[in-house]
Amino acid sequence: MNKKERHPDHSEDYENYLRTIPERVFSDALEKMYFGIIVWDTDGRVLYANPAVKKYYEKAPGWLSAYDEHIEARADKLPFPENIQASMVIPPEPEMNPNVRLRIITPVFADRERTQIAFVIEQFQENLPYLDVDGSTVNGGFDKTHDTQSIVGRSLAFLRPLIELKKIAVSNMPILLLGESGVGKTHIAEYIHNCSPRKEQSFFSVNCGAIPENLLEAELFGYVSGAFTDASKTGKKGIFETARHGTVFLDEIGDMPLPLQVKILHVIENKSFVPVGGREAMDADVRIITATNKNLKELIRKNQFRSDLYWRISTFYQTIPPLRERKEDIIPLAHFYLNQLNEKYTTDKVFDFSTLYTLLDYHWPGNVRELKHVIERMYILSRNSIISFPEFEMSQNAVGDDEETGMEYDLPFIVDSIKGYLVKNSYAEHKTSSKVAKDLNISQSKAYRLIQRYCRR
Ligand SMILES: Nc1ncnc2c1ncn2[C@@H]1O[C@H](COP(=O)(O)OP(=O)(O)OP(=O)(O)O)[C@@H](O)[C@H]1O
Repeated sequence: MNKKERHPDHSEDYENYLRTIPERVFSDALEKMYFGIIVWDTDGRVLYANPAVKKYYEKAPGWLSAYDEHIEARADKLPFPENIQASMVIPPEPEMNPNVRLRIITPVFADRERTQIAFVIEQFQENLPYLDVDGSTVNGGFDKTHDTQSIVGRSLAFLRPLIELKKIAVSNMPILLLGESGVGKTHIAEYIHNCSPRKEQSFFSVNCGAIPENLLEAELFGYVSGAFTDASKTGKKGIFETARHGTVFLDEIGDMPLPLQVKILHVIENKSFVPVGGREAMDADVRIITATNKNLKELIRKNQFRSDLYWRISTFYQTIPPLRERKEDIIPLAHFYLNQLNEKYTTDKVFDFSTLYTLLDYHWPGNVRELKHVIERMYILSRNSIISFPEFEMSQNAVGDDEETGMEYDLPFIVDSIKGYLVKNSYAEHKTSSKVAKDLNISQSKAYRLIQRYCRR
């Protein structure tokens, strides 16, 4: 923005605040924005169009030339400047991509009296595909609550598979979810269950890789009285029995031991199973959803996964893309988690701009799980209501190697990092242990110890 001019609608304070934001933030925000924006001058000429605009023009072979023609053809049709005094919503023109729902024209005035228009902004409102599926008009993204569950996403790369999954949710067909750890496979499996006719029944999630083989078998299929030493006298119901009419989600199916793979195949093919130590088959009226971050075809080649089971579970499969391939979801997810924390602790913390840029630039190897944990850590680490870049850096230090795996973070380590951060900052500012003690509201001896520990190593 121009640093000298004062916008007629802005207070001085707000103007000063805007000056603190680097100009690059504005231009990059427009350039990287998912939705298209065109800025016109008052003669109907284009001053600026962001790259997203190109997807709105159907006829565009090379979008710029088609776009130029388009502008020429309609420049005099636009009622600049007299008739635009307020924002106008107008329907898209026939040559536009059918995904365009509305065009919103907003004048920006050069004077307080609103007699002189400086320029006009045209925004495109898209018909996002999920709107077709839901028949509803959720504005700008997917944020649906199913009781306790919210699915947040805005990118087409995320919404497309979700829409397909929602369509298939009504059937009983097995579904295989593929994707890296932390992309949201379990979350989506629950979403499928919540969209299915089984939603009033239970949803069970089992991590096939985390439980030893014999325990997993008993957990899934149950056992009859006296099935093995230490078995309960009354036997035990397994998940396939308890989840009757519901959904069973088998996470990390690639880690399922081969003998159990046979039993799962039997459940899918015959809708029945035999508990451990039992003779009689029991009905298995469950919907099975599976997930893995492994390459199952590779496992088949290595004889670690049965191909007949693979074909059964993968009749319908969807890959959930990693977060780095759907950057449009990063900011909505970050705000979603920050809002949750603000509500929980009745605070109103916000991100500053540089933090949002850092979040967008980061490659998120641990995907949404990592993002969620980073936001939690940044929230804890921020000392005032603005969450800024140092908190991101610290949250990264606090997690260490876990970032690579997207594993849960280590709470004592984070507490220690927070202490270290506070002490280092305070000592850098105040230089003496007595002042640090006052600043952090601790005794001087404690301040001295902490300075020795965190600042002198
Ligand atoms: N679209 C989303 N909206 C809101 N929260 C999400 C979304 N996707 C994932 N999450 C959250 O991110 C975390 C990780 O997701 P989830 O456990 O479903 O990943 P996963 O792919 O099953 O991981 P793994 O392969 O390690 O089991 C969870 O806390 C989940 O609630």
